[in-house]
Amino acid sequence: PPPLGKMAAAALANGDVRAGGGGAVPRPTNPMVTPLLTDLYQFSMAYAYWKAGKHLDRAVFDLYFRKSPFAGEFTVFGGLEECIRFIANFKFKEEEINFLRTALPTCEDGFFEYLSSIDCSDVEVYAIPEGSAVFPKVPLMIIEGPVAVVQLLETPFLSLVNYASLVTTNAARHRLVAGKPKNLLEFGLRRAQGPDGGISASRYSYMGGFDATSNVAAGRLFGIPIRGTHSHAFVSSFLGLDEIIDKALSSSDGSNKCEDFVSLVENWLVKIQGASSLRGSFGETNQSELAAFTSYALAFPNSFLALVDTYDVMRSGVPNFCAVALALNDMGYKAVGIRLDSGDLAYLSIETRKFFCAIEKEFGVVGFGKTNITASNDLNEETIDALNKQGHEVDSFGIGTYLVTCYAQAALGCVFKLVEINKQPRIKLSEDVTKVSIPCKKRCYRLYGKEGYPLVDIMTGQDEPSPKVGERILCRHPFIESKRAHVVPQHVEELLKCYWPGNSSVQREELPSLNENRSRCMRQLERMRPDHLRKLNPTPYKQVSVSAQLYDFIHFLWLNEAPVGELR
Ligand SMILES: Nc1ncnc2c1ncn2[C@@H]1O[C@H](COP(=O)(O)OP(=O)(O)OP(=O)(O)O)[C@@H](O)[C@H]1O
Ligand SMILES: O=P(O)(O)OC[C@H]1O[C@H](OP(=O)(O)OP(=O)(O)O)[C@H](O)[C@@H]1O
Ligand SMILES: O=C(O)c1cccnc1
Ligand SMILES: [Mg+2]
Repeated sequence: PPPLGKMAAAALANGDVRAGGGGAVPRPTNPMVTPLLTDLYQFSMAYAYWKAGKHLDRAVFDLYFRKSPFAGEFTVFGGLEECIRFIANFKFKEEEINFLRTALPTCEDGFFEYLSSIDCSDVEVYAIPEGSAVFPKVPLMIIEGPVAVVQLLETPFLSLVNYASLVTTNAARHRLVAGKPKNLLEFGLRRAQGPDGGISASRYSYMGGFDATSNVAAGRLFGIPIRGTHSHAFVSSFLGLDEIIDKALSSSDGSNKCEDFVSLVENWLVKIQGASSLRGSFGETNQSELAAFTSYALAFPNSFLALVDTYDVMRSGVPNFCAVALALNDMGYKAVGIRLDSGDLAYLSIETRKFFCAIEKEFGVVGFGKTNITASNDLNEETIDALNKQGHEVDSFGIGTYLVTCYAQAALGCVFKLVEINKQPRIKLSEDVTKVSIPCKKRCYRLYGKEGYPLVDIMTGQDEPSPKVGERILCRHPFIESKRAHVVPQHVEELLKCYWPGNSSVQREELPSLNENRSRCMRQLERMRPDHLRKLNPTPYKQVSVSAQLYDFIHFLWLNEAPVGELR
């Protein structure tokens, strides 16, 4: 058998696996992902295939989408690992078969015996690596196997790929607009479409380029860094400084102890109030907020970060934060920063930065001016873009609702279409030419140009020779006769790899780790021509091409299948 992936080996050590057809792969992350997680019509078709004696016919399906989301010109592919986990563990339980008997009462017993016997050991799955930049009409996955079995996979595969790819793409778009140096935190669990939406959002946002999540379960499941601040409730729960009982704080190196850290904070607040460069910018600050910050610093002296907008950012939150941060500094600790969660984030971040720089200068605390400013509150691509245009001083963005709900586009329309059965290519015709499926089991390549950018993706028949570096190849639009170009690739990348070989002798590709997928996503987007990635009116990546041979075949089949009209 092929070598186990790192992930599979780790899961084996946890005892969390079943043997699949060609190695061991962990179960799907979500236990709701079972063979019943499909549409009824898949079972209805499976029965009708079985009844017709066609269930073992060897079918090939393509999984692809027709248009990139968010009015963009790129998509990032996510969800592959979960598809492989699903088929590796695909087996009906007795209770599931019993339920199906009640759901399909007219089906013969033999069908349920057949269902009890199936797994995916004779299914083959070829896919583009997870985290890759992908484009319309190119199969993200090619699934080959007995038609009845592969039919049952349609809905779960689409369910595992559609949202995963959509939210990965959304995250990647937020990364592109925020810029590489910014820290992006996913805060969406409370607003996501239920627990599975939340977990998936955290996982795929990380893959798309976020740095961390507030979702603790996702941190445990996937090893994503977990980060967070505190909420307004913590600030408003304090009434005053006399609530703080244990006021002592040891210095960071343990060499001395301050018995009354509260007084140290109060002294600093007086000094800040008297500072010449800050004079007049604020008067009395809110003392219950000061109590909350002081308490939080006593709990987390090494990682103090305060939410400063509960009462008044510039007149209370920021000065109070600075008093606590300077007291911590006396004790050898470096405060992390503040979070802004309302108001004009551009203006407030700039004013806060000025305040921090004034403190650095006034009190000679080196580096204080660079204290972190985190912003949150209904952020999305547009607001971050607006902040960039206005100028701002935000270092980290906490993003929830718009990211995880994919507010700007509800779904990615991935589809699953039959392209070949028993080696016979099949086509699905449509009045709308963009919906005509591209027949045949295909191979797909990305051709790169002189400047290192990808130029075009091309599909060929399975048995055609692959495009070669330095050799001219004709790339044809699949449907428009006049659209064609010669390409001399400087680099050729075969897009689909075998992730589940079934009974074939092809070597199985290892499933990379989440971090590897994340790096792939970043690398691939860095390699794209920037005008394909820009937000406003991006240049479309060239529509996927087909080889001359595949072009001829598509049109032969099209004419063959389309009835000739008759005018009377
Ligand atoms: N400088 C800015 N430019 C553009 N959009 C901004 C800017 N600052 C903040 N925003 C966005 O404007 C919206 C402001 O939200 P909203 O009108 O609810 O006000 P708020 O500041 O949250 O007030 P509240 O105190 O009621 O919470 C948010 O989506 C926020 O991300
Ligand atoms: O704004 P999002 O992008 O969804 O990011 C997550 C939000 O969740 C928290 O708000 P909370 O649940 O306390 O509610 P509120 O800010 O709406 O009052 C946090 O303060 C953010 O504002
Ligand atoms: O840690 C935070 O600041 C946080 C977490 C979730 C949602 N909003 C904020
Ligand atoms: Mg909010």
